[in-house]
Amino acid sequence: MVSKLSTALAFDLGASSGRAIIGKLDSEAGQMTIEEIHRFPNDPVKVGDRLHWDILRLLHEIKQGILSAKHLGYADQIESLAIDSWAVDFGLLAPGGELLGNPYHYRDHQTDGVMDRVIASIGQAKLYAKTGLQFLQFNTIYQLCAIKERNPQLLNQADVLLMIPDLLRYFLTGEKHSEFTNATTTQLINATTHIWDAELLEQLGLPVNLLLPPVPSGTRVGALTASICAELDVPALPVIAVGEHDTASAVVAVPALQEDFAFLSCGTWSLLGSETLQPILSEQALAWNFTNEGGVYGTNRLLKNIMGLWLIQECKRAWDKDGEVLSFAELVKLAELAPPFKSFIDPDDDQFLSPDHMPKQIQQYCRDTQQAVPQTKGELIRCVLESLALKYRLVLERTEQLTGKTYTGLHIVGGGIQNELLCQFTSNAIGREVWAGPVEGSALGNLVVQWIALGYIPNLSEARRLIRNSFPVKTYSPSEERDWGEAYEAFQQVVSRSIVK
Ligand SMILES: Nc1ncnc2c1ncn2[C@@H]1O[C@H](COP(=O)(O)OP(=O)(O)OP(=O)(O)O)[C@@H](O)[C@H]1O
Ligand SMILES: C[C@H](O)[C@H](O)[C@@H](O)C(=O)CO
Repeated sequence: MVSKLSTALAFDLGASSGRAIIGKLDSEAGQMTIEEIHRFPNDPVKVGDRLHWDILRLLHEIKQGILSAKHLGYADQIESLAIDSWAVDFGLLAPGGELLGNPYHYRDHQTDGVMDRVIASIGQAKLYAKTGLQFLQFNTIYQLCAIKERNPQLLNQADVLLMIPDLLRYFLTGEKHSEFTNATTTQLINATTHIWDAELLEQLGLPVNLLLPPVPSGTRVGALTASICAELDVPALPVIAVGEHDTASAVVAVPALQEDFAFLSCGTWSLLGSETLQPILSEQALAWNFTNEGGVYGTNRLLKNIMGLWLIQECKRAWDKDGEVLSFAELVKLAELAPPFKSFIDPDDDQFLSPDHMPKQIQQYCRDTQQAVPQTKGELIRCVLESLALKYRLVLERTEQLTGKTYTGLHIVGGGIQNELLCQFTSNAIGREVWAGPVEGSALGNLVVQWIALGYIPNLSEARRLIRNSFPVKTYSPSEERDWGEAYEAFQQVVSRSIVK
């Protein structure tokens, strides 16, 4: 590595919260540090029946992050900034460049039933062979088809589609670019050619001209506009398109020293899989509904979206509404005290995607599958955590079957590692070590790709080594306390009684 110091700014927008993080690199020492300078909630807004992201609030918070960096004295040190966010959602711009409406939230019900109609018209095997994407009802492809059915004039008025980080970056720089990793989550990028699948778009009657050719992660894509610089009184900071899908950035930050590893990016979603050199488009991958998302620097992410800590977030939201506000840590404590293995859910059952009241939905699931119905908060959270850990085992074993590799343990990154009970349950369920850390996976991945683009770090494996040297990783080993093998069998039986995913 070249001997140099560098400072960069990362904006990482998760589905539940966003943060601005300053990263400082000492490439001679092979060390980096981070400082969180701004954090904000990312609350969706319901308008009538529709659920939207508050995109202008997110832009406002990004500006607050830049201001905060300035107030802390970083404005003249920052060499670049970059944004990553959740996937699949987008904004549409009019020919003059103005945003047409508020971007829809992927949990909006406009896509209910649309995926089945698209599959019926194109064919599931053909769609998978082309795109390699997991069938999820909220993928961009189904959102666009839903808009075409419901509100075609919106599409007719649109000139350009920008995914959420592309859109926010456009607001900052005035430049329109589509970043590759996030583009792949649309289910409209061809997994082999890596460009928009024009045939698929035509067959669906979707306008090909809305989509910009994807640029690779690590491309420099402009600088803050004169108007933003004047508004915030900051220099024209350069902006880089990193792995703008937060999962792409999270996987960059997996501190694995060996080439083959299994990862779990654990936040609102749980994304479990492995990095591969090529997409895996086999019949089995389709049958198990695995996804192949584009990664940075030619990598492929073979993984499965698992419903994740959304289940806990939504239990908490329901209880908060009733005025019984408990922190995540307090809820985990209650789960720890609850009896084990009473009932299981398939976290990925459709009924958990967007229910009105998560605790009641979990109870209903247990009732419908003839299991004991969890009553207390502790019992409900325990049921979710055990079920997630068991689902991780199922998906890890399937990942191994698809890649033909064996993984000695599982790397976990993201906010979910603060849930130590879940990390321990996961180690118990998979019967292997869990290596937990770093917690700010996506922001770190974002920062190191900026430094690769700026020439400070030579490549992805050096970036991972740097992260490994700079942040703690906690090891969990399987405990012998309970029989997780028996629990896994019971879990699989329950899952097979509901809609198997
Ligand atoms: N102190 C804590 N104890 C237990 N769990 C915690 C704690 N703090 C956070 N969590 C868990 O971490 C989750 C948030 O993780 P994170 O901040 O990575 O999510 P996100 O970035 O919004 O999501 P995503 O990147 O998947 O869109 C919360 O839903 C919560 O379950
Ligand atoms: C819809 C989800 O945001 C997406 O599939 C997931 O990969 C993600 O972005 C998790 O943060």
